[in-house]
Amino acid sequence: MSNWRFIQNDNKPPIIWLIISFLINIGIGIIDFKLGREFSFSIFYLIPIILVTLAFGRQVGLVFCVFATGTWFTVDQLNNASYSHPMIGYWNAIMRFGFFVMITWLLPVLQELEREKQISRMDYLTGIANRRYFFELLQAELNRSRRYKHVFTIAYIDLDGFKWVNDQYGHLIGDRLLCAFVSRAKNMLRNTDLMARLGGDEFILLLPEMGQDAAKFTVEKIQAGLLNEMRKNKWPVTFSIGVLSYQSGEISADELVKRADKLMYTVKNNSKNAIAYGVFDQ
Ligand SMILES: Nc1nc2c(ncn2[C@@H]2O[C@H](COP(=O)(O)OP(=O)(O)OP(=O)(O)O)[C@@H](O)[C@H]2O)c(=O)[nH]1
Repeated sequence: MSNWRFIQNDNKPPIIWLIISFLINIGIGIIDFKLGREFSFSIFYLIPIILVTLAFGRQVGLVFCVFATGTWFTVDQLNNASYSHPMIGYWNAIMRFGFFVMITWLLPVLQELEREKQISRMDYLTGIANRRYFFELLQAELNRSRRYKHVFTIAYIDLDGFKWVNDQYGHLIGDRLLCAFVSRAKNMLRNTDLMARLGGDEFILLLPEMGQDAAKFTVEKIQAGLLNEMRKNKWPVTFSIGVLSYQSGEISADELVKRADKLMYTVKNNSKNAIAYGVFDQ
């Protein structure tokens, strides 16, 4: 599930990165000096600047802009730069500094945009895909399956008795239950499967390349694992599951999910804690 897993890494990068980046800057300066004046090499000074900006942020990036410009200017002078006007060397250094600063300024903006994009696709509590992102991915899977005549399965899972846990033990325990549920389910899925939260205590699995027979085996295994997780924590929660396998034909992602939801409700309205299966094949 690597492409759908949202990783938030709050670890501070080790200080050794600063030293390495500084040494890279010096190394680039030495190569630049050896190559002489005729080879333009200044773009490579961006390497340590980008590294430290991504790792430590804009302020450290700006310090490295000064290092890089200073190194470039020194190399330029050591290479006996002779310009038609003595100020041209300084002007070139200022231009390079401006270019480095622009990159240092832009990188965190791009990082922030990427982070916001990830957040808009993820469920705040469990970290898995949210409803909106799930529908995007399901539509893509549907297009792919129609085009290449592949099968896939979706499993709509609704928790039974979740409200009781909330009422009895409080929302914090309810949240913990939801996280334990997601973590256990994810451990039983393949890398290529997707798990998403549709809202509240409703979740959905997308199992690509899985027809009805294989889905039966897999979903039963997942259900058993999840029930085991609930028992282990003494939470009286079970699962009503609607499993719909797509074989072929025209249908929208929305309609597919509606049908899986309907299957789930046939279970909910009867015994609960069971699985209902269906196939879409036209
Ligand atoms: N702790 C917690 N509770 C939530 C969250 N989102 C929704 N809920 C609660 O989940 C419960 C869902 O209600 P129901 O589906 O009726 O509860 P249920 O007991 O599972 O009902 P059945 O599906 O009929 O068995 C409600 O009490 C919501 O307040 C959340 O993020 N955290």
